[in-house]
Amino acid sequence: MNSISKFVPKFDRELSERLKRLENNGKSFRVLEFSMKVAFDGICDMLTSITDASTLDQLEHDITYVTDAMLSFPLKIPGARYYRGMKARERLIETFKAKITKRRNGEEVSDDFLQSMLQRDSYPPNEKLDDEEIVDNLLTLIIAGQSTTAAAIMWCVKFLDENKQVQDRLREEQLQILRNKPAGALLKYEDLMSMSYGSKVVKETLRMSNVLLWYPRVALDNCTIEGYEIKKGWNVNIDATQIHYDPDTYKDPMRFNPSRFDEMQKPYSYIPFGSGPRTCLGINMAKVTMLVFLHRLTSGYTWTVDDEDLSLERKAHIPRLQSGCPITLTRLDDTSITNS
Ligand code: HEM
Repeated sequence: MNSISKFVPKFDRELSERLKRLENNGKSFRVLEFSMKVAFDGICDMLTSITDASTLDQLEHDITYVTDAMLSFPLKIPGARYYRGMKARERLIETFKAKITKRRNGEEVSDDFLQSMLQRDSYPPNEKLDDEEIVDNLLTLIIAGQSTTAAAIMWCVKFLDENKQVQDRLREEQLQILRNKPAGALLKYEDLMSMSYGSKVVKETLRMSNVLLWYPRVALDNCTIEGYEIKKGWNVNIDATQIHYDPDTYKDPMRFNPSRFDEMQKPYSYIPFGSGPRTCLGINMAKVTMLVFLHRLTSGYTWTVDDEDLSLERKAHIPRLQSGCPITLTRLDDTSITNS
């Protein structure tokens, strides 16, 4: 069984329990905060099998310091954001190195991404990864994966709230999947294959939310594109927003319409994960996380958005609602679940 297949039921169980706790609590909660936590814990589990709640909290705390520092002035003075980020990075490195040592000493074994990097110990010297490289890979994946996936989930909830017909159609698809499984069964990877409308909801969310607004490239040679001369060495920013909102490609581009993906897109007209050799490494993980989330949310609950303010966070590198999209959950009644 590959790691994504193992991830699906584990993530589903964890998510179901957390949603149930929020439902029982009955209070409004910020989807962004919630999705940051579930995305973080999910990625850490997949990469390192860390599931201990207090370790995860500490790691997430430190990752937040590191990501904050990435947008700050590089002042190495105690109290400065940059300095705090550097200190947090040192603690993260220490925690991950301790884990690597345990694995190398055989005190701990797990079938995860970290273990697959350690298996390279038996490779020729130039293909092995040293501790620094392993830790760097872990930090890169966690940082690249958490806030992107979490923001996408938040936008999905918001778009579905604004588009009740889409929400109803999605719920019906997800309830059908629930009805075809024994009561209380967890999702399997194969179940995601039946989420054809869900996948289009995910695609449309990523088109409209533009989690990464643009990404940079360097021209390797002189070239001319549509009459524009680009010189070797120039920095070129690929503007995903312009591409995703181009009315020639996407009719009525401001409308949240997952069904537009019934048709094939022109090459390079859909690039939420980039394209080419530097394409996002977490595409599958991101899509799977979003689909499982949508399944549990729509097949178990309806919700109200408790703050309609559309202001975006300032100083964030990813577009996110300042409100964090607070919602209150209401459990679907059993008849909606069992009726086919
Ligand atoms: C909805 C969620 C996500 C979105 C929208 C997203 C988007 C992107 C984009 C646009 C790039 C740049 C691609 C390019 O330059 O062509 C990228 C790179 C990357 N992403 Fe993601 N990503 C998401 C989730 C994840 C997850 C879950 C992981 C890992 C767990 C991840 C790991 C990476 C890594 C490592 C890179 C750098 C790849 C490289 O430079 O070779 N991403 N992502």
